[in-house]
Amino acid sequence: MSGATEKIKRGISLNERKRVIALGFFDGVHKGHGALLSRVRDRAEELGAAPTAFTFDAHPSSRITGAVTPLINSAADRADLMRRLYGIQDVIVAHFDSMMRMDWRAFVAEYLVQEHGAVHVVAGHDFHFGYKGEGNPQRLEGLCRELGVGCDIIPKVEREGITVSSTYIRTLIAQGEMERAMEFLGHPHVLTDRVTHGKKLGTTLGFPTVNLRFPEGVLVPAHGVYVTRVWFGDGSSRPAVTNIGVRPTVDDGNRVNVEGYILDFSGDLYGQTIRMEFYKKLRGERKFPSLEALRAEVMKNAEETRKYFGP
Ligand SMILES: Cc1cc2nc3c(=O)[nH]c(=O)nc-3n(C[C@H](O)[C@H](O)[C@H](O)COP(=O)(O)O)c2cc1C
Ligand SMILES: Nc1ncnc2c1ncn2[C@@H]1O[C@H](COP(=O)(O)OP(=O)(O)O)[C@@H](O)[C@H]1O
Repeated sequence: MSGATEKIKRGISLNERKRVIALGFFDGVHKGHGALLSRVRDRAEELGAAPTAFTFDAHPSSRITGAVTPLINSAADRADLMRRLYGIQDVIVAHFDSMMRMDWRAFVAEYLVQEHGAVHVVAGHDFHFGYKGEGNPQRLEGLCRELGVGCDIIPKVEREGITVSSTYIRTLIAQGEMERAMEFLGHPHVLTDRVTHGKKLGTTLGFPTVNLRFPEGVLVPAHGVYVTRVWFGDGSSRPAVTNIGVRPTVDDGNRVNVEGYILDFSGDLYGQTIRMEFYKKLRGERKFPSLEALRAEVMKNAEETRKYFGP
């Protein structure tokens, strides 16, 4: 077995289960990914296998071109979306640099089939893999046939004549166009994080806020105020109105804060992990002449948020 394969083996848990494996990076877990992941779930049910996704620890384009691509989601949010929305049980996270050095045939026959028990694989129409990207959908289908492994290649998904893609959705999120992003994602944009301590001004001002952070490498949406919903560990949720930005009224720094005022809620959330969903941008971030003016505007935004979700 190649050195690269050995290295990858150590990073993941191996077991004897039969698997149907989706191949891709899946940033955003958008509707195009959904077509592929739904097929995995259906095939897994037919074959009595575990629905699984294979992904990399680093984004392929950032490794190939050297340009850093800010991602839609953290790896943990990606895995969580795949599980919640499409029933993917296990996510295999492989080391991208090692994968780049592996022969495409070895990737399929040794890595996916022998090591991970693949009985069926599902890939997108443009999936390239292995050394120099020599593996492609046509070669994958041919080799799977030889090995007696099932293979589906999923055509691209379009909406309004636009290909659903992570690249397009990144531009929408960067511009704060959350409603349109939701149409292409098939779900609201999410951020999961642990609640940390802030400056404690919120409670004094009459609107306590949970403080979250976009992890390094994850795209920061356009600064401004958003209609959001916060999900707690027990599966319950509440509307919240959230600012993303540098808070020019109270702060001169350039650290980006994510602060949500949860409607009709009181309680201590410090240290808890919550998931925030972004629905709509209400306004840009502004420097207010006084804290009272800021407070009045936040209360107005809270009412707009309440209306958005209806009675
Ligand atoms: C819905 C909402 C909108 C906000 N809008 C602005 C804004 O436009 N400009 C600004 O400087 N700060 C804004 N803030 C940030 C507040 O200044 C900040 O939440 C408050 O000072 C509390 O800070 P703390 O959590 O560190 O105690 C907003 C906060 C919320 C919750
Ligand atoms: N309605 C609410 N929305 C957000 N956080 C709340 C709410 N009620 C209570 N909290 C708690 O209050 C904390 C925020 O208080 P705040 O005075 O803004 O302090 P901080 O500056 O540390 O965020 C939150 O982390 C949470 O534990």
